[in-house]
Amino acid sequence: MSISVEHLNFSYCDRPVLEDVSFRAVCGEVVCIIGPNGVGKSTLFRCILGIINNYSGIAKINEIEIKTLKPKQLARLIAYIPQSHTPAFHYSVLDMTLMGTTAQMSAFATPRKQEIIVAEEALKILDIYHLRDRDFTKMSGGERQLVLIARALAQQAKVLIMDEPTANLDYGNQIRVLEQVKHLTSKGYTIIQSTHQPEQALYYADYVIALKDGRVYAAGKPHDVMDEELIFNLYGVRVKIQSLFDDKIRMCIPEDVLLHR
Ligand SMILES: Nc1ncnc2c1ncn2[C@@H]1O[C@H](COP(=O)(O)OP(=O)(O)OP(=O)(O)O)[C@@H](O)[C@H]1O
Repeated sequence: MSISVEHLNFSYCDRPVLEDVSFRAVCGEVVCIIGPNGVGKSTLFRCILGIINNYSGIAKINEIEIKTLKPKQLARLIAYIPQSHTPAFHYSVLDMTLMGTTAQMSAFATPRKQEIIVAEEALKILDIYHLRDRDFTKMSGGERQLVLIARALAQQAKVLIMDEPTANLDYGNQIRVLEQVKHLTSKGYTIIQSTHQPEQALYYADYVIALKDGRVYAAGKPHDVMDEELIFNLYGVRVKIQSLFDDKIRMCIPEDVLLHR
């Protein structure tokens, strides 16, 4: 599955937020959207998810214009994973995951054996099947985030949109969630995610789109576009980018931190 956005412009009332945004995400890729707070990352996701429709330009999934698809058709193609949250009700992990299967069900139908198999399979893929009967509200942030990803997998859509999937997670859970996300690309998923951590883009992205002032400021492979100048121009912070392990990995270290050493 591919997502392509062509010359997309969007304003909230008269205030332009996204201007002439174009990019393409293809099967098997993690595409990271980076950029400062308020630059329009979530707004771009809302356009791709069909929540916002009054933009100009084109957003397509597999060459079909997203605006032309009904919500249920779109839900079979694209799943959204929000930042981890705690729902008001005490759903079990399996019940939360089953909610993803409704995209494939007819109206008023209740989950049957087939849906339960799909939900359980999603939990197995993410290695959290053992949590199946646990109360979702009583889990750690990292476990909850994996359940939200399982819910998206149960939706059986091959494009996953993730808004800061590791926000509020501790270091261990960030790595576990991102490793699982990366692993999904080998299963044919297309993943578009936002992040506030340049390292996450350097470690995990196949392609990076840097937004600044509502426009695509830079785009390309992380090692090609994520340099010290880019980080300064996006975030106003001077950094040193360090190459490690024969340049397989690059790290981003703020200069101010080095000054204190
Ligand atoms: N419903 C809305 N009505 C009016 N303005 C909005 C609305 N939602 C967001 N905005 C504004 O649009 C701009 C882009 O917001 P958006 O949430 O897309 O940014 P973001 O890059 O996701 O930010 P963050 O990194 O802080 O999550 C911001 O200036 C925000 O205040």
